[in-house]
Amino acid sequence: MAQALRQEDFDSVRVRDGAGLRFEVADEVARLGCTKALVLSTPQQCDLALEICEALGDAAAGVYSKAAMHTPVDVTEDVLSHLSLSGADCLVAVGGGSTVGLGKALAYRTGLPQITIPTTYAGSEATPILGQTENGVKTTLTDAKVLPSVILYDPELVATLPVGMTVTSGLNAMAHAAEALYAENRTPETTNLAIQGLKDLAQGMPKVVQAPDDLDARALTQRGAWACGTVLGRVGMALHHKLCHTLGGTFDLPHADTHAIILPHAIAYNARAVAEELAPITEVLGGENAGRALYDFGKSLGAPLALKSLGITEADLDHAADLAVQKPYPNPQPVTREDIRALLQSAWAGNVPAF
Ligand SMILES: NC(=O)c1ccc[n+]([C@@H]2O[C@H](COP(=O)([O-])OP(=O)(O)OC[C@H]3O[C@@H](n4cnc5c(N)ncnc54)[C@H](O)[C@@H]3O)[C@@H](O)[C@H]2O)c1
Ligand SMILES: O=C(O)CCC(=O)CC(=O)O
Repeated sequence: MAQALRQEDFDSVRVRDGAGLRFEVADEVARLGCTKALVLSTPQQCDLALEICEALGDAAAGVYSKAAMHTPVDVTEDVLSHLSLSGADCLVAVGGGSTVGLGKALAYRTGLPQITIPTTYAGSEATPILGQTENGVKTTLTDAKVLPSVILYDPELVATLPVGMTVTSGLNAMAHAAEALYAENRTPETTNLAIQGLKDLAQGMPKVVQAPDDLDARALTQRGAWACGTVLGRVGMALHHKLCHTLGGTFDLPHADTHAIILPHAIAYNARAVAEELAPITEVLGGENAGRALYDFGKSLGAPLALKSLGITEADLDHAADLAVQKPYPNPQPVTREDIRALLQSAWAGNVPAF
């Protein structure tokens, strides 16, 4: 049974930022009243996980480095079988949304507290949302139990993000803010936070693409990602996130690239119904309309523009459109299979948004 969210659940998360903060992880474990942390990472970030283990010293319970995109349930079950043997009484997730997702999946099942050290802009650390994939289908749940106890934003860790992922991950974050602007349950606070996140990323991303080691600009983009992640956790998402989940879960497409490609198209689709709500996007990025502004911003940073570049075939688009309209959800513009198929065609080809 999902635990209902209260304001104090969000307020209880300890959020810190600063260069080199990862080296204070042992103090954070002690502050939680814990003694042994299992460190989680992807295989690609195992060296970083070992560095965190070293920083933990006696408080390290080992490394599990098989986190994977879209949080496959079999990976979670594999860690669970190691967890009690490890003696861990808390978790440290160091990495992008995949690793943070694994930490959340374990916290959901065990109640162990988590410290997250994000290395991308996905924003999962700031949300009570857990997406998991089983038998090719991605489902999400929302539960206070999956919120981390501590988030450490260390800009040195995003400075290692390759430029391509910097761009797609930043656009993933902006997607949360864009959909928050028209969320049914938005409040003035969530709208302000979404606009702040958009501004920070619009200002910071061109800088970090030019100079990936600029730690001030990296810190700005991390602040933006936190704001965007926070609004993702507080209001409902619509067409854009639903489409990305379908494409990611069923066709195993890379999460951030999929967001980067779909975003201008989904926003243009909805702009027909909520142009006024989306006005902050053109105020921040310039341009005539929100969809085109996002398309041009992504293009200027070298973002991927075409779904076909991710390996999905034109024939897959029919199945994707079928899945995308299977379960109704609130969206400003009515969702029809015909329109969604047209949206996907345009995104597949890499065209400017059709709507
Ligand atoms: N539940 C939520 O609120 C939420 C929000 C956003 C994303 N997500 C989930 O997060 C996952 C995607 O996360 P992601 O886009 O951050 O990708 P990711 O975590 O899969 O990272 C992609 C790759 O980049 C590597 N990487 C990450 N940071 C790096 C760095 N600084 N330097 C070098 N390499 C680095 C990773 O090890 C991995 O190999 C998806 O499963 C998505 O569903 C969940
Ligand atoms: O996949 C999840 O864990 C949920 C992801 C989410 O809602 C945000 C996103 O798609 O970036």
